[in-house]
Amino acid sequence: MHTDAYEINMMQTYFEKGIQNRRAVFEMFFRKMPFENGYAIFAGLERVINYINNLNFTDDDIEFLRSTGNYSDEFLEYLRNFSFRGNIRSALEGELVFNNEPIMQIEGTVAECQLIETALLNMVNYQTLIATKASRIRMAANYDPLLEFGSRRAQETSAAIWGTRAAYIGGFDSTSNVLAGKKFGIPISGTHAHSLVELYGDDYDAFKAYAETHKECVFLVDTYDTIKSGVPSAIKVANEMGDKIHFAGVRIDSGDMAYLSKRVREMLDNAGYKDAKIIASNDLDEKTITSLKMQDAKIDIWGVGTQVITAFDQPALGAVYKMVSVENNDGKMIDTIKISNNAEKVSTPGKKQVWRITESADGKSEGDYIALSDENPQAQDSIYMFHPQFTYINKTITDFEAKPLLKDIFKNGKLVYKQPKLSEIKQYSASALASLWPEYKRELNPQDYPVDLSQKCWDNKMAIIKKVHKFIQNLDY
Ligand SMILES: Nc1ncnc2c1ncn2[C@@H]1O[C@H](COP(=O)(O)OP(=O)(O)OP(=O)(O)O)[C@@H](O)[C@H]1O
Ligand SMILES: O=P(O)(O)OC[C@H]1O[C@H](OP(=O)(O)OP(=O)(O)O)[C@H](O)[C@@H]1O
Ligand SMILES: O=C(O)c1cccnc1
Repeated sequence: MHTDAYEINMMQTYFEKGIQNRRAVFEMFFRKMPFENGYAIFAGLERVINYINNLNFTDDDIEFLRSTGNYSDEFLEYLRNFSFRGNIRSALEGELVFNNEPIMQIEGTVAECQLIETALLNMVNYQTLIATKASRIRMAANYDPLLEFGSRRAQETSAAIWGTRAAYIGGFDSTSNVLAGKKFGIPISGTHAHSLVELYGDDYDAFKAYAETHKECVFLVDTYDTIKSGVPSAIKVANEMGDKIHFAGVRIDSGDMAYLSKRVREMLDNAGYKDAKIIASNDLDEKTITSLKMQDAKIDIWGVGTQVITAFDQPALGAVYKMVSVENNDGKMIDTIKISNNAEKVSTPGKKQVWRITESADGKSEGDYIALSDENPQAQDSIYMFHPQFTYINKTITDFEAKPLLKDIFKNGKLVYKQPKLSEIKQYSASALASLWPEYKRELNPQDYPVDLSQKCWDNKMAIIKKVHKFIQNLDY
């Protein structure tokens, strides 16, 4: 039921016209890189798997649909017996993906492909966006620990839970969300809020109470005055408690964090707490972190909430789901296209595979090569790669490896893919990024990563565009 009504409306048309079981192939892709980043990190597959495994209509659902008055009894009976029996191929979570390439492919009856569009886009669009934002923040933070603090600012519960998982894949080290920790095994971490200090009315009393009730202590030092009251109180409590606590550090949540962190570092060092860390939080993102690093701020650990969990500077990834092939009246698969006056919006027909081409010598990425599914670049001695619009930009690669991006997830409705552990997904993502040239990874104005079509795929697209133009010219309305 987590679908748009128009999907069910179309299913009813297919059902009543007796074509609901025609085979179809749909592919998901996005047209623009999020945040103008040079790459995106794919996420959302786990939730898609859960969704497909549990996809059915309950008696309640059927009654609700009946109550709308829009659907026939026969069609509702068909829905009552519905389950997904198709194939899904997908990029794996943590994988690098780029604009204008299929990141998921659904093959099945036209009715089942249609039904799942909304949910799949919903899950992949959000989680891929957050994983990518997290990766940008990870780049800025370099190797410093990154704590995810976003739950209170997320767009409701699911976004907090699945967003933190995506942020973890993209490079965060822990979450403040306890449920996400329990559900996914993400390490949880937490300090304390200003309310603790406000309750006691005094930094020293609050820190002392916290220290008497916790072994691991990070004190939030900016409630009244970081330099005059917060840090001296933290040091006093640490001195008094000695080995009874581990004085892990302090958190600063307001003010000029370059200036404050330098002063606080001096104070901690002079008091003999060279290992105590400085944690910063307060609306941080990749830009403020980069700026603070340029100012030589003495910040060891970054707490980031709002900006990562809401993907603040870009609220949506525009992935779309397009039909690329469908069975005709004679049982033959026919490639389909969506043409638009806007050149960027013309889809690429045919069932395809994306091949990640790397140079054998150094394992670095050369680009992605989209080929029709009956092509096998692995069996070729060389690959001719050309820009799909500016075809004079081209290169021939001979010493290469070609790895398929879309992997089998469901076959005939059965899950055939075993999800790795979340920690392995995260690790995989980091190693995938290591094989990407730095030109594609810089925060500002990265190079466009090549996403090219095979000659056969390109010729197929051009032939179908011509055919559609001819069809339109011959219309006599
Ligand atoms: N030295 C700095 N260079 C760049 N950005 C900074 C620096 N210090 C703080 N910031 C960032 O500037 C923004 C505003 O900081 P400021 O402390 O004025 O926030 P605020 O929200 O007004 O404070 P409060 O949280 O007390 O209401 C925050 O995003 C913060 O992370
Ligand atoms: O700024 P973000 O990146 O979103 O990180 C989360 C914020 O949430 C908390 O502030 P909040 O004002 O909600 O509570 P607190 O200051 O009382 O802890 C925390 O102190 C951070 O500033
Ligand atoms: O643990 C923290 O310091 C924390 C958690 C959530 C939001 N802000 C801060």
